[in-house]
Amino acid sequence: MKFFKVKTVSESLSIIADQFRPLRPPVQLPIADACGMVLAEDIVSGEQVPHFSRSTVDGFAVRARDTYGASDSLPGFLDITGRIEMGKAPEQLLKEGQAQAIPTGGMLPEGADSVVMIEHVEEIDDLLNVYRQVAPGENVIRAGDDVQQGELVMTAGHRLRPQDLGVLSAIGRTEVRVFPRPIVGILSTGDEVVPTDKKQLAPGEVRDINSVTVGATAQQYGAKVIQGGIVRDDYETFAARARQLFEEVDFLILSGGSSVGTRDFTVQVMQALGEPGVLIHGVATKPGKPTILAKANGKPVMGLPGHPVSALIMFRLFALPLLDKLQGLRPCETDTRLSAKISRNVPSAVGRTDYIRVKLEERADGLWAVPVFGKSGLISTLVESEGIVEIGQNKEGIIEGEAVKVYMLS
Ligand SMILES: Nc1nc2c(c(=O)[nH]1)N[C@H]1C(S)=C(S)[C@@H](COP(=O)(O)OP(=O)(O)OC[C@H]3O[C@@H](n4cnc5c(N)ncnc54)[C@H](O)[C@@H]3O)O[C@H]1N2
Ligand code: MOO
Repeated sequence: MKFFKVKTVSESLSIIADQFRPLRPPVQLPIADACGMVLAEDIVSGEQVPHFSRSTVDGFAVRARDTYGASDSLPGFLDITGRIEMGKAPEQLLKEGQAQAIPTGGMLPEGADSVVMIEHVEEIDDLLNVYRQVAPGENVIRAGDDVQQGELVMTAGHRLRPQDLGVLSAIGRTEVRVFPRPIVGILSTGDEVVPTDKKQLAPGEVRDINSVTVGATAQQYGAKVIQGGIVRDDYETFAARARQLFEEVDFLILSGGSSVGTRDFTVQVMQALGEPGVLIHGVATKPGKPTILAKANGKPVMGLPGHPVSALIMFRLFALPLLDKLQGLRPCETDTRLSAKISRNVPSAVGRTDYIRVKLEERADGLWAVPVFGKSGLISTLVESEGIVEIGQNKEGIIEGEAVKVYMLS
């Protein structure tokens, strides 16, 4: 088999950005089921939140100017004319020289513009001694302070977080239109790869790591996962199982058999799934060079290298942006990098992007990224690591103390 012509990371990422989009139409879901999903509509509030001005403390609703100059030695005197109840509109408006008792969250009476805290007053029958002056708006949330009527609160392409659901609830939105979760299918290949539950391994066998790591990551990033199991290195069986799973999913992942060995059928299987076929066969990275990406009838198909560290790093690098595209997510929402300094020199080759596993150390002078070295077949090196540092293809390496960005491994 002829050796592949590799693409750079940025070429590969632009292919992903250009070639793929959401495959299925948006669905309407109750907000409680929408956390982690991507909005397919802009959200404009039909109401103001809160819809009434309310107190943020227990105290007395007043007109701020009636308290001016009040102090411990020279208290102001106001008439207590009412007591506001929680969840009810005040019965009377507030006039000059008056105060009304108000609980935290209570509705401000018309005429009042601020609240004096209970700690700063003394009640003597219907007379209130005020020992502290307040400014207009003090201890008050005004109607519409949180959300204005007609305000654009979120736009399509945003992944819903718990706080976003909070705003939707506050404005009375019970349902939202979101992109359906993409369905990712995973098929592992290799005569030596056996299921996790095999107790006694025969010589040469390894338990399947990639289906588990890739499946869990896909789920973390909003996908539903169908595990296709393990297929042997036999073209007919592999092609048939891949075709079957491909029909059920939006995105097919094939693990292993992506390199150039004579029994590595992945690229042929991918090519046979549909047009236009293989877009990327090999990327200029270390690890992960034998990564393949195809497009078949609009759906992505990715061939990951068998070595578990390479498979997971390549999945994160290319399949996560792809999953984002399939969910309609805006690109800027995926960046979760931390700044740190590298703890030692790390050499690299020009023309290739290197991905270095690192753990983080908080030192007196800031955050340091400490490289975790080891072959890409050693999954435990990723357990030890907190993130990945990229060494760009134009660099010969990074020097101790150099500022780096760390892509966090969640
Ligand atoms: N002559 C060359 N040989 C290799 C090259 C090369 O450029 N020239 N590239 C190497 C690199 S880099 C990688 S990465 C691997 C990728 O090979 P494949 O994608 O074909 O993967 P396999 O050969 O099937 O497996 C590699 C390794 O990983 C183990 N493996 C496979 N699947 C799993 C799994 N699901 N869970 C756990 N471990 C798995 C497998 O047993 C092998 O040990 O090719 C190099 N060779
Ligand atoms: O590039 Mo391979 O993916 O080192 O193990």
